[in-house]
Amino acid sequence: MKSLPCNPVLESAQFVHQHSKDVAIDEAAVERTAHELLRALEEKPYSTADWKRHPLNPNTADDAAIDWIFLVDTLNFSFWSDAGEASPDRFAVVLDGQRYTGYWSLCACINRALAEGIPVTSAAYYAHATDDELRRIFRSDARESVPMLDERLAVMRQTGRILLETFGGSFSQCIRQCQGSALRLLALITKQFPCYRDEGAFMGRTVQYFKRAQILIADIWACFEGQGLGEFHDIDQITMFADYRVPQALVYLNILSYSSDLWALLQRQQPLASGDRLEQEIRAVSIWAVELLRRRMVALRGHNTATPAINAILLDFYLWDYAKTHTDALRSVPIHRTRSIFY
Ligand SMILES: Nc1nc2c(c(CN[C@H]3C=C[C@H](O)[C@@H]3O)cn2[C@@H]2O[C@H](COP(=O)(O)O)[C@@H](O)[C@H]2O)c(=O)[nH]1
Repeated sequence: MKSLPCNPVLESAQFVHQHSKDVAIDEAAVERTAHELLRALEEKPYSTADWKRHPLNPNTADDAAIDWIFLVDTLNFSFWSDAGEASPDRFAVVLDGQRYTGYWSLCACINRALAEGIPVTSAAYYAHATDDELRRIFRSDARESVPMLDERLAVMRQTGRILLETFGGSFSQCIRQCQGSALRLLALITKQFPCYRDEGAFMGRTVQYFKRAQILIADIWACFEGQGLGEFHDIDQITMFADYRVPQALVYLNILSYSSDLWALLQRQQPLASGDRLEQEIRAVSIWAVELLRRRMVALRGHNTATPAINAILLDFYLWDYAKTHTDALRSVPIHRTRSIFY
């Protein structure tokens, strides 16, 4: 089956990068990081097999895992805390004696509900559960509540009902309709599920980011290790996922540079509205920077099978995990603070 021509997210990223005023890419740092990452990947290969090693991720590749991934990526947004990254008050979930914050606190909420016998990953449940039932799933083990709780309930209901009414209640059916094409699945997700339609208006053009739609595809591909329902012949067309964590790592690695005005704004923790030009430049130029890094690493790797195959997904997962395991080092780089259901 012919795949779609190209990923609209990559075209959008290139367009915004061409007109970006406050965010730039340092080509020398891209070159340096390409070499460094290739060496790191030769020493410690990073592949889809790493996905199931995260303790909170499913460790099976079946329909239950698909349902889990679909619900988590429907809710995979806005975990940064008003109280501050290091605040003891920030939203947290304790599960099996471990305290989770950020993205992992979401996974802990879902796994805690499942452990309590609540079928939370079933669309038949979350499309019709009461406010009290859903609020209890996100209860906090700290002073702060989960950010954007009302929006989370709304997207669960909206998405659950669409899945029930149009796709028989399972995201596996959406995957099966796309003949193994990631770009067809990306188009289906962003057409059928409004909360995944992550777009912006930039210089009179509609630009696509599609962060949660792309990471949904990536998580399924990684969980299934590219087999069965996770097999996509065009998976390498998926781009980096424009969140608020990977840009922080890219700035730390000097690949991204911010204007002094933007740097000052972020350092005083000034919020950026969703759709603000600065927010879009950070997100889009991050996507383009990872694309340049990917192209360079693919070229340098050549046909050397000693390093695993490179694509934007694995680079993104690697950079995100790097940011999460180097929080002290990255503390000098401020994240941008945008409340959004898109990332
Ligand atoms: N670009 C990118 N963004 C990602 C992820 C993930 C989770 N993926 C992991 C799970 C399996 C894979 O192997 C990955 O290790 C979450 N996020 C975003 O980060 C933000 C949360 O940050 P913090 O508040 O610090 O936890 C929020 O916008 C969330 O949407 C990723 O991988 N890439």
